[in-house]
Amino acid sequence: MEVGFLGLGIMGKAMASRLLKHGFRVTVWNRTLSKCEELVEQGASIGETPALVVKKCKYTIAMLSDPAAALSVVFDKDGVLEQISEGKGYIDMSTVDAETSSKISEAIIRKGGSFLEAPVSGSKKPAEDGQLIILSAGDKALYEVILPVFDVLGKKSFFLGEVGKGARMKLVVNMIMGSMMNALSEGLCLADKSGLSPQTLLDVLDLGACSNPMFKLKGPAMIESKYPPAFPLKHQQKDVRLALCLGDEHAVSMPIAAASNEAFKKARSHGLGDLDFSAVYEIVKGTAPSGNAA
Ligand SMILES: NC(=O)C1=CN([C@@H]2O[C@H](COP(=O)(O)OP(=O)(O)OC[C@H]3O[C@@H](n4cnc5c(N)ncnc54)[C@H](OP(=O)(O)O)[C@@H]3O)[C@@H](O)[C@H]2O)C=CC1
Ligand SMILES: O=CC(=O)O
Repeated sequence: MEVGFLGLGIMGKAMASRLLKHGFRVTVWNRTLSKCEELVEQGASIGETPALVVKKCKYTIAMLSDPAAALSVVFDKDGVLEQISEGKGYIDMSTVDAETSSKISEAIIRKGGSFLEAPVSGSKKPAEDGQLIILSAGDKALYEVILPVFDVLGKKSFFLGEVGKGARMKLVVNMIMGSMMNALSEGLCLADKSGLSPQTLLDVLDLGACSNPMFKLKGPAMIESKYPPAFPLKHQQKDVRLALCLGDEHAVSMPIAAASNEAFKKARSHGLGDLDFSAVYEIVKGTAPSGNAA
């Protein structure tokens, strides 16, 4: 199967690379075209624009930073919409809100194409290892056709129904994740300030009901103030912000998520947006350097 891939950031690069390793023919595009080179070395072809990728491939996947990027790649000049047509499928795996996803879906369908939203849970390492959790919704027939691709990228694929349900599920999950990261940061800080070992706290947490892979993976690096970006903080803040908008729409009060959003926003204002989202710990500790927003 020939697949197009738009967006070679942390996630897109790992996912496109995995498809190549598993025998798919992949045509890639990235806004910063030089980032395609590494994939070309692995056997990918380059499409000069999103439109040219869609022209060449029956199925095109996108993995872009946010709603603005997802819309731009579809609607702008040389975008997906210029070449999408009957028989072609577009699968957007970016984390966006349901409204963005619906706009894209409606435009693709108007041109005769089919659309699936398929945001993922899981980060850089799960993307490299094909262990993502895929939260798809939209065209069921396209879901069934693209399953061999999802089987290479993920450990489990869900089909959740009409467009918007995948986007909303992803935002709810990431809202919870953001609150958990803030809770861990406060716990590590409180342990330290009150004369306890943060590492012993991690050991205790890992043995009890709060044990989870995120604390286990991120905790030790946080203690060392190391935040190599797997999930950039600016994207985590975008997700909490979009989840809070969803809460507004449905009149769901979410004071914990709102507080976590404030901490992530503050981290961005200190220039920590491109670090891993665990860098919010620097804000909780009060040790963040001053910097420019990312
Ligand atoms: N990293 C993670 O752990 C996870 C991320 N996600 C979600 O996946 C998506 C991608 O994340 P990730 O790979 O980490 O992000 P990165 O920031 O590493 O990559 C973002 C990608 O979007 C592109 N992009 C940004 N703005 C535009 C634009 N206006 N037009 C065209 N392309 C644009 C970038 O291009 P360029 O290279 O030119 O900047 C790059 O290819 C996000 O929605 C994120 O929330 C989901 C699960 C896990
Ligand atoms: O969206 C981020 C993730 O880890 O999932």
